[in-house]
Amino acid sequence: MTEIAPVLHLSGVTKSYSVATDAVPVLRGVDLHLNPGETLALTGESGSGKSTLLHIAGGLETADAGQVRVAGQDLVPMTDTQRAAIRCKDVAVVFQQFNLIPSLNVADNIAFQARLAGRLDAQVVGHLVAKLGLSEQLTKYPEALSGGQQQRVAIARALAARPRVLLADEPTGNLDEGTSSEVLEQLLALVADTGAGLLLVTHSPGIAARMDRRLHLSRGQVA
Ligand SMILES: Nc1ncnc2c1ncn2[C@@H]1O[C@H](COP(=O)(O)OP(=O)(O)OP(=O)(O)O)[C@@H](O)[C@H]1O
Repeated sequence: MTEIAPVLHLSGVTKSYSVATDAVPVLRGVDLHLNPGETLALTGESGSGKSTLLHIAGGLETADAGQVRVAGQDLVPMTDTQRAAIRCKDVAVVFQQFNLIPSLNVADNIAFQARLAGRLDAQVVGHLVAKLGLSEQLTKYPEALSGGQQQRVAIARALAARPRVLLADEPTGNLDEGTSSEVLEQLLALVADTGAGLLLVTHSPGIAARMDRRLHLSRGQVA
């Protein structure tokens, strides 16, 4: 049997923040892997380091030690420029606060990362727009959208770039319960279509239960 290569593989990842003169450890040797097409929930108490771990996995922050392999490439020894290229091409992030670009309309927001990655494909975008029910919104600007619509645009933007790894930091945390479950189901269906691996940070046991696997971060380690 051939072994599946994980799209994301962290091993022995450590990270401390300097506070005044002290180094405060947040991650103390984190190991995790995520296979293509797999969905993984990351839970943990507030301040346990979930966002830090997600940012390290996405190359937005650097680990102090260990390996962070995205699609087989270790981000840790890379220069900022090399890491930025991986971030653009292989990883996409969906944040709780949507983070759309206010000066771009919906169509241009959706195309943004795919364009940067040199991978804009009208058919892929058309599929995402249809599945997320965004066809009436394409010429609107983010300020004219509801929270649920903004998060659907952020999901379309992330997946239009056809990333190997999708990282989501409480992606439905700013939405009401009904909208949250609709957006979550749309996200999961689209992730299944693309074969990307999804690492999703959540405080919600119900959302964690919808993922294939769950990891809990506590005292700097996952189990
Ligand atoms: N840039 C920074 N400088 C100093 N300390 C930081 C920095 N970023 C995070 N921390 C600290 O690291 C710890 C982990 O933060 P992180 O945001 O990763 O936790 P979290 O589990 O995502 O929390 P929450 O569930 O509340 O969002 C916290 O104690 C936080 O104060």
